[in-house]
Order: sequence, then C-alpha cells, then structure tokens
Amino acid sequence: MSVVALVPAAGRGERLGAAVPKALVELDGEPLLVHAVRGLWASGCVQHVVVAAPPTQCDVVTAALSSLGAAVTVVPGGAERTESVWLALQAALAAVPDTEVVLVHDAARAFTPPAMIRSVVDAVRAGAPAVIPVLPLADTVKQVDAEGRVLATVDRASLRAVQTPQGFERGVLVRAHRAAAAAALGATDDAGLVERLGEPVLTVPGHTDAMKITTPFDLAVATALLTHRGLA
Ligand SMILES: Nc1ccn([C@@H]2O[C@H](COP(=O)(O)OP(=O)(O)OP(=O)(O)O)[C@@H](O)[C@H]2O)c(=O)n1
Ligand SMILES: C[C@](O)(CO)[C@H](O)COP(=O)(O)O
Repeated sequence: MSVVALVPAAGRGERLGAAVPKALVELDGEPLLVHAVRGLWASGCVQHVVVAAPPTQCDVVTAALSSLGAAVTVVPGGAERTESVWLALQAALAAVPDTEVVLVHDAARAFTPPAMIRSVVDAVRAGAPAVIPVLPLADTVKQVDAEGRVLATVDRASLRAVQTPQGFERGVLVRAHRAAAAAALGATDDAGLVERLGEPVLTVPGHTDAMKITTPFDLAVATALLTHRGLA
C-alpha cells in the first residue's frame, strides 16, 4: 500500500516576516522544509514525497532536499494552500500511480514526531477515509463581534486545534480537491474539503512538537525545543 506525502511549502511566510519564504528559513543550519521532510522519511511509512515549492525557488528546494536520500518530487506551488496541495496531489498520482494513502503535511510543522505520522497512516490503513491529529484547547474561547465585543463563551470541551499530517484514502482526497477546484472554494485544511463531501473525518492525538511555525515567537520556541533536547 503506497503512501505518498504532499508537503505544501509555497507560502510566503508573511507573519514570520523573514527575508526568504518560510519553508527556506533555517533552524539549526537547515531549512524548515528539510526538517519536515526528514521527519516524514524517518517515519518509515512514506514511499514518496511531493513538495509544492515557492514557484521561483524550485531549484533551491530540490538542492536543499537532495542530501536526505528520500524520493522527492518538487513542483511549483499555487497562490493559496489549497491550490498548492492540489498541484502536488496531481504530481503525486503521476509519479506513484499505485498511491493508496496520501498525507498532507505543512512544511511549517517541521518537528512533527515520526511516531505521530505513523499513527495517522495506521488509522487510514485501518479503514478511516480521513484522519487528522488534534489537540485540546488550553485557553478559554470567546466568540466576538466585528468591534471585539464578546458575544459568547464557547464550550471548548468539544473543540480541537488541528495539526498535520492529515491522512486520506486517495480517492476521497482526489474527490474533495476536484470538487473544491470546480467550485473555486478553498479551505484552511484538507479535511475541511473532505467534510464538504459528507465523508467522516477521524481524529487521533496530536503532539505539541507538531506546532506550526507561524510567527517569530514560534521560531524561537522551536529553536528552544531543539536546544533543550540537545538536537541543536
Ligand atoms: N500558497 C500557499 C500558502 C501556504 N502554503 C503552505 O501551507 C502551509 C501552512 O501555511 P502557513 O503556515 O499559514 O504559511 P504561510 O501561508 O506561508 O504563512 P503566512 O500566512 O504568514 O504568509 C505552509 O507550509 C505553507 O508553505 C503553500 O504551500 N502555498
Ligand atoms: C492545515 C493547518 O496546519 C491546520 O491547522 C492550518 O490550517 C494551515 O494554516 P493556515 O494559516 O490556515 O494556512
């Protein structure tokens, strides 16, 4: 059962505000994207990785990933995350026609534990059409209006923060992205597209190390994590 991982890495990283696209920002001497792909490969359950790169940086990305010894295809990404994933998915199906399970994993979640990646794949292999790693929320959550006035306190017991990799049975993800492309409708995650099909989405436990590096604060936290563990 071939497992392919798609890595959307084409974002500009505006909230991080670095001089290069976020996926190419270095931590411990290597781009975030290289850390992310190393983790996918270390999981031992991924046969091929397709990276959606910043369109002007495909050669740089290919060179950066060349030393990992992973089977990698690099394609130019799109203007939105959903488009980048769709472009990578089409390239994956051409490169690995017998793909059965597809993971979609943000380059920005560079330090996701390989064991968590395996748990997502295992759940899809066990029959779930779509699987997402999640964490409970630590803060009280309020709903506010456009002026910032509180409308309600939301019951957080049933809320979850969503991470990647998200795992899918191949046909479900293809149908979800085809429908999104036809309707010109994106979503902030791929499971959101699957939900629109009415397909069930299963959750598995996420991990704090799979944090999305979005802001300079997040980058500092990730650096501290690596140092703390003696990895940097
Ligand atoms: N057009 C886009 C936009 C985002 N992404 C990827 O989707 C992941 C999650 O997006 P996010 O972390 O929000 O990254 P950016 O869009 O780069 O961040 P910002 O909104 O701050 O610019 C990242 O790995 C990012 O590279 C992508 O492949 N193509
Ligand atoms: C897919 C995702 O990582 C799930 O939490 C997230 O939605 C992507 O971040 P973005 O800022 O919405 O692109």
